[in-house]
Amino acid sequence: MALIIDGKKISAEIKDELKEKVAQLKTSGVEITLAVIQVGNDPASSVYVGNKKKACEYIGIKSLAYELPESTTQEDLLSLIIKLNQDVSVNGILVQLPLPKHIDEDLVIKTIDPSKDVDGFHPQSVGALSIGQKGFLSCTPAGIIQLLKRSNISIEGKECVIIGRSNIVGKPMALLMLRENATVTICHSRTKNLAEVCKRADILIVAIGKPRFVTKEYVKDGAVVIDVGIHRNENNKLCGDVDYDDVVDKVSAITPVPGGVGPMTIAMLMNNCVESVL
Ligand SMILES: Nc1nc(=O)c2c([nH]1)NC[C@@H]1CN(c3ccc(C(=O)N[C@@H](CCC(=O)O)C(=O)O)cc3)C=[N+]21
Repeated sequence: MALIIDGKKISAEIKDELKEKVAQLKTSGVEITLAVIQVGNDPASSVYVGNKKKACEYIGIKSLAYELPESTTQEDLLSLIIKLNQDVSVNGILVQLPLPKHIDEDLVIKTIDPSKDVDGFHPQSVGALSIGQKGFLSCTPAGIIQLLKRSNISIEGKECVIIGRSNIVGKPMALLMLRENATVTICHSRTKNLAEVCKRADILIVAIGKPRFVTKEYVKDGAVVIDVGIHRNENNKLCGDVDYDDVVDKVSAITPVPGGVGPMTIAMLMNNCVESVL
């Protein structure tokens, strides 16, 4: 029987730990404020941003919501970020991605003060991670490490295969697994014999962005499978990048969608907000 890794439960534990820390900080006069900027009203983004606000409320972090119209100019967005950078009462700044096409995402991310980069997307944060220095960690990969550790799944010496090389998941995930002493392989759209490579994995992390792409042909017996994907079908039902029903009997542990990686991303964002004042 496979272990179904309960991201909802583990994220709730982390949020409770953080809630306690935030209460302690409050008694010594420290308050935490997160600014969340959403441009446009993509429904999926609105759900995620809503979940972030709820988590802030639960933990005792003040959240400032900036809901800007789709037509917002790059200049106006950058001015807002600069204003929030200078505002000493703001500890963290999050710009929900993706942004409308007329806005340069890299420039927006680069403009956020690295000391307020609670998403861990700034080149300075990514650079620090790659050379083992202190900095904010990208939330989804950091959440996956927590899922594994809190499920007593050891990482050291394991064969870890990651499908996807994005700046916000695949690449930082590889760096974090390397830091935990795994042997790491990153696969992508030009990888040859993808299924064969994935079958080597003790820990398979899937962030490919295609619904139910990974089937049992990609999975070694007893592997741990982490599903980063999130897709909505016509009936608004959620599924991941992994064909869960197809692989579940073959794995030793697996994350469901929903209730796996998604809630952990938010818990780690909250963790970064707390770290921003420490
Ligand atoms: N600047 C920025 N930072 C992000 O961290 C960021 C982003 N942009 N853009 C989009 C992705 C995606 N992401 C998720 C957050 C929560 C859930 C989540 O709560 N998922 C729930 C279900 C939510 C639902 O009902 O749709 C679950 O999997 O159980 C999912 C995905 C954060 N991202």
